[in-house]
Amino acid sequence: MVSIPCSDTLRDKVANAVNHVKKYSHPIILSYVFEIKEKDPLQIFSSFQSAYAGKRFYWATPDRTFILCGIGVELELTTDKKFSNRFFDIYSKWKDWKEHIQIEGAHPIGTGPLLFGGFSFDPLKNANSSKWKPFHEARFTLPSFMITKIGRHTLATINRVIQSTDDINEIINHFNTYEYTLKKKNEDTNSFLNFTIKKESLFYKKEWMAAVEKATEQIKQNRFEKVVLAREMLLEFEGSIDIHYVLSMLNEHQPNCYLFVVENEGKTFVGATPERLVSKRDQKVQSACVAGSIKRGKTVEADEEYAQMLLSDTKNIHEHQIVVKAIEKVFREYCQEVQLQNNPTILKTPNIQHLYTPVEGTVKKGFTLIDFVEKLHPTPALGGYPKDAALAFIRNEEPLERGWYAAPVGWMDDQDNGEFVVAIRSGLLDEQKAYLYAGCGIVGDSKPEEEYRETEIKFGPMQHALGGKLNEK
Ligand SMILES: C=C(O[C@@H]1C=C(C(=O)O)C=C[C@H]1O)C(=O)O
Ligand SMILES: [Mg+2]
Repeated sequence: MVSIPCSDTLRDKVANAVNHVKKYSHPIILSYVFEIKEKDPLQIFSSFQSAYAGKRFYWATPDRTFILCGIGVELELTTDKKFSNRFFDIYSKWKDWKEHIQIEGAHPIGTGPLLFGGFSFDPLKNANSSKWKPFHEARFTLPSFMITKIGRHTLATINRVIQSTDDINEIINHFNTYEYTLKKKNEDTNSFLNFTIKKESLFYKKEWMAAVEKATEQIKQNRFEKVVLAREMLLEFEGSIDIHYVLSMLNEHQPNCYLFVVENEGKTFVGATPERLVSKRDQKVQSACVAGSIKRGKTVEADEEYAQMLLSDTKNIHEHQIVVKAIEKVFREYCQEVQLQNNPTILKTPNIQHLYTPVEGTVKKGFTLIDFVEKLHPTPALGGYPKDAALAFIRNEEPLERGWYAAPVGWMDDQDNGEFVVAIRSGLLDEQKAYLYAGCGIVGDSKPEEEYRETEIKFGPMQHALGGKLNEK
C-alpha cells in the first residue's frame, strides 16, 4: 500500500513546492494521493460532521462504483458573472491554478486535485431573497482531503495550497495530521430520524397551473416548442435536519440515481438525480437525454404496462425528441464521432420511469468539459426549446428562484476529466427549512393537472429522505 513518503522525502517535496511558489510568484497546490484500507465513504462523511460541517461534499454514481467524499475547503473559486461567462470565468480561474500543481503518488481519474461545485440555473432571474446567495453564479471548492472510492479501491487525497509565507514544518504537519486522520478507524455512525416535519407549504398552485396553460397556448402559436416549469415546496422542521440521515436515505432508496451533496456553511444543496449532463474521461464524452415520464406500477405487470404506454405516447415522445435533437446537435458540433440509438429506452428510478437516450462521442481537439457544460445547459429537459425563448418564459412566469436547481453540479480535475449532472430531485436545506424543487416539460398538448401530478411524484424522493412519505406507486 502506498502512503505519504517519510518525512525526509516529504520535506524535499514541500521545499520544492515552496521554491516553485517563490519562482512563479503564485501559490501552488501540493496534492498527495495514496491508497488506504477499504472504507465506507458515507461513514467518513458523517464522522467529520462536527469538525467540518458546512465544508463537505459527496458524490456517487448511480451504480455507486465511483464515490467522492470531500472534507474541508483548501481553495474556493466563485464567480458572479452572468450568462456563459460564469462557466468560462471559473474555467479560467482553474486554468491559472493548473500551471501550479504538484501531485505525488499514482493518481487515477477522480483522485488528486479536483474541484467540486456547480453553477446557477439562470443568472438573469431576479433574486428576491438571499436564499441562494452564498452559492453565487458558480462556486467550486478544492477539498483539504478527499476519499475516492473506485470499485473496491479506496484512495485518499490530501491537498494543500502553499503560499510563499508558509512554514515548511506547518505544511508537513498538515499532511501528517490528515494522513493519520484518514487512516484511523472511523467510529460507527448511525443517525436516526431526530427531526420531524412541522409544516409543508406548496406555493402558487393556481399561478403555476395558469403558467402551464399560458405555455401551451404560446407553444400552439409557435412561439416556442417546449418549456420546463418547476414548483417549489417548503418543509419546516422540528429539530435540525441531519444531512447524514438524508444522504443515507437517498443512498438506500434511490439506486440508479447520482447522489450529490454540496455543503456551503449553513446551507446544503442535496439531491438524487437520474440525469447526467455530461461526463468526460480523456477524449470520451457522454450525455443522456432524460425526458418524458410516467409513474411506476404497483406490480411488475402494471409497471411494464406503464413503460409500454410511455414508449408509445406521442406527447412524451415529442417531449423527449426535442431533448435528443438539441443534445445531438451539440455532440455533432464538438465531437468527431457520435453514437446514439434511434429510439429511447426506459430509465426506472424507484419513484418514476423516464424515456432515456444515452449519447456518446469522442471530443474534437480544442473542446473542453466546460465547453460541453456551457453549450448543453440548460438542455430542453430543464429549460426548453428554443433555449432563449424558453428561458425568457421561465424567467417571467415561474413563481420561484431556481438557484442551483436543474443546473450543472459535479466535479472536474486538472486534466479536463469530470462529470456534471443536472441537479434535479433536489432540495436546499437551510437549518430547519428545506426548499424542494420539481418541474416538468410542457409541450403543446400538456394538461396542467397531469403535469402537476408529475411534479408531485418528482418531489417524492427528497420528501421521503426528509422523513416524509414515499410517494405511493
Ligand atoms: C424537471 C425535472 O425533470 C425533468 C423533466 C422530465 C419530464 O418532464 O418528463 C423528466 C426528467 C427531467 O429531465 C425535475 O425532476 O424537476
Ligand atoms: Mg414530462
